[in-house]
Amino acid sequence: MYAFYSLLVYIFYTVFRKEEEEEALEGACRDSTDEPGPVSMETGSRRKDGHAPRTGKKSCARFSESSSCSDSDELSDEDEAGASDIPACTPLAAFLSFKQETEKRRATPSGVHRLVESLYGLQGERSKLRGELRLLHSQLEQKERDRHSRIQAFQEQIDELKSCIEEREEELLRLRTATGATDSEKRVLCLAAENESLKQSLGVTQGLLQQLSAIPSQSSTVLIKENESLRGRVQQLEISLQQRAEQLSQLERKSEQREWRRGEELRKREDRVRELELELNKERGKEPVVKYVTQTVEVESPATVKQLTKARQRNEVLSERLSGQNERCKQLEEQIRKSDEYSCNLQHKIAAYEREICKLREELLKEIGHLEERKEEAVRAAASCSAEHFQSLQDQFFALQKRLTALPPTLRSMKTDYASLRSQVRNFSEFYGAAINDAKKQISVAISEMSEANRDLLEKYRKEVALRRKLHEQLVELKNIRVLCRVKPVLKEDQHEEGQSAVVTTDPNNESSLTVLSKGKDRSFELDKVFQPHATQDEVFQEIEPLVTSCIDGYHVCIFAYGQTGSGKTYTMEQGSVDNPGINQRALKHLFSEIEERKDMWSYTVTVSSVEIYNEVLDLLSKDGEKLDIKINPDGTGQLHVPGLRVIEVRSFQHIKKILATARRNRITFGTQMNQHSSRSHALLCITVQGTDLASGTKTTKMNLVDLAGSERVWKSGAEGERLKEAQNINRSLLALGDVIQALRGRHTHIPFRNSRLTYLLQDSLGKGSKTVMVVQVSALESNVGETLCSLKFAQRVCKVELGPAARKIE
Ligand SMILES: Nc1ncnc2c1ncn2[C@@H]1O[C@H](COP(=O)(O)OP(=O)(O)OP(=O)(O)O)[C@@H](O)[C@H]1O
Repeated sequence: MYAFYSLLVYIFYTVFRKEEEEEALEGACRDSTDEPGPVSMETGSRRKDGHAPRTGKKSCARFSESSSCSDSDELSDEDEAGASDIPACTPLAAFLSFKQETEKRRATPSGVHRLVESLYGLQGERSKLRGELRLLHSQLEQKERDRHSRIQAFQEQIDELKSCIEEREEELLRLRTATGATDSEKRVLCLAAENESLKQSLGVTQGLLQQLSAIPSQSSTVLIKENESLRGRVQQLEISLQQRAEQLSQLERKSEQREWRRGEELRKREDRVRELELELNKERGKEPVVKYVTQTVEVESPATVKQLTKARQRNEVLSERLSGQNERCKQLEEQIRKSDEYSCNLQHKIAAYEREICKLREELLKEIGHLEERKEEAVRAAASCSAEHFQSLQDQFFALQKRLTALPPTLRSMKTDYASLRSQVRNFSEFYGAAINDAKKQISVAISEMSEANRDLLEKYRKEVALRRKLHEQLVELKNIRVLCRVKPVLKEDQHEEGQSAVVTTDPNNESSLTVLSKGKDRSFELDKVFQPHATQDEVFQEIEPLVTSCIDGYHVCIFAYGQTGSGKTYTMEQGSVDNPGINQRALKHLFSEIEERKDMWSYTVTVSSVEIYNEVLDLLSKDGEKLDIKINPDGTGQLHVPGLRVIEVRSFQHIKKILATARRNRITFGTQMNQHSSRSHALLCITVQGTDLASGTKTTKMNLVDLAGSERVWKSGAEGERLKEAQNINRSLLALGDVIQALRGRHTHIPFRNSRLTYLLQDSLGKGSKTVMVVQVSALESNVGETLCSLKFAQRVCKVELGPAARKIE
């Protein structure tokens, strides 16, 4: 019977157990893929809903659930090993003890009934255990969730910490890259820069103070104001310095607080990590409850051995997962350790920065102290300087005050002076008017006196001029030959030759003398008139003009130019330029103007002939240069005449210009070494003026204007052949002229006029009763000094000739 009941129980248990195994296997498969907690719970609930009355099933489910619960607990290898050593703790031992208890009961008289009761008791216990297991399972799930959430939170905290550290690092990096320093360093640098600017402004202030001390003569008020402003500036600088120091201390406090907070956070995090570790350890220490459950389940049935193996397998899977979790925990711990190290490094860095900041702060404080000292020194120096300056200004001010006190009497006297001056100024216009009137009167008196005196002087001058003219005329009448000397200026074309320095000097204060430097000696010559080298044609003609007038008045006149070749004879007699003509043109112009003036009383006839004496006598006005001869006029007057000579009556000055141009064209000229256009002949312009007056009758006068040929020496002119013959003829005629002059000078009874055609033709002009002017042309050049001396000697001889008083030729 007992065996029968046991068999029934076994069958009953096996049938129900199969279902439990299937469900457990399904749960294990689900556990291997899904989360164990929720699946077990789901399985449990299904069982609850669908199979609650079947207690056998419930005990199996309890066992499986206890096994599944053990996967969340930390069941280790230690449990497996302990199962063989400690039989009480293994399912096999439980099964054996259960068997022993069954055999004991088998010996008792209650039999199957007790067994059934115990079975029901066991079922109750199982359900109880199952409830406990479910509870534990839910607790374990909850703890697992908590652990997960804590790990997540911890992970988040670590992430936060990391991100915070990264942020700090980034900020640090940014600050370093931006300014090369941390915030504090940046502030320190800013402060250093501000200190620099303060130093500079202090230096500027010192400079200003020095300038101030270097300027002693400014007004005291301005300096006081400047002093005040400087003091104010120094105070401002001090205040700003204090502000900077306060800012620095605030920053330091802030950085300290920040550091403290950071330390606090770190400490908290460490505490938190420690707490979490403790909790984890605690959770590990809760294994015995599960072991107990396992033992309890083992008692139920030997059939659970298989389940136990399966459960072990599952345990292995779970332990692997646990080891994975452990690995993960270790990794997390490693991460925590690293983050600890990192935070430790950061702390070190922060400490280093702190030390640096402290150092910089000390340096800054030192610098500020130095600046303070310097500032105080500067302020003291400025103050002492300004005090000295102020003292000196005060002294000046007192001195000025003294002077001001001394000023009023002077001011009073000045006021009185000013008042008197003012009254004088008021009366000044009256004084001024009266004075002007007086001055006007005096001036008018003086002017009238002056004009009176001027009139007298003018009268005297006129008388003097008249007397001079009279005397001159008397002299000319007595002497009747005047010698004028014209010095040719040194021209540009003469300057490029050697020996072209001027040796002839004239005296501007003495118009009748000139000096020639010859062989180192000065030789002076006295003549009637000496023209300066720069004398104009007009000036020369002014000396000739009276003679031309004399011609109209009834005197024979002869004007001839003498001198070496190229000395300016033709220039003086004939040509200058178109606007600057020579004596010939000017004389005729003057003649016609005089005739015009006298036309009311006199009627004049002017005839002109031109003769060239070139070996023979030639008519310059005939076309082919007719050869002529000089003869005595057969009218019995004894005057000379040239038969066949063309005589042209001229009515106007324009007419005579054409005649002169024709004569000039026909004159023979050749180039010599001395003159490019040397006149190789004596040219005579013979003007006959016949005036008729009813009262005094008719008067016929002659005016010979002679341009002699050059008096150069033959060797010097380089003449050969025909030119030599010319030169010889020229020299012969000039020699004859000299002889005539010599005879006249010596008052010889015989004057050799007929020795040459020249002297023969000039006989009328050079003879007694004529008026003659000789213009001696000389060169100033050193190369011509010999010729110049010869010409001047001749001129001086002529100067001593007296032709006797001139006589009018009135018929
Ligand atoms: N006073 C003067 N001012 C300027 N030039 C002068 C003067 N006198 C003479 N000459 C110049 O000197 C040169 C020679 O002068 P000019 O022909 O009159 O000499 P000359 O004595 O007549 O010579 P010759 O006997 O050979 O005919 C001319 O070119 C003339 O223009």
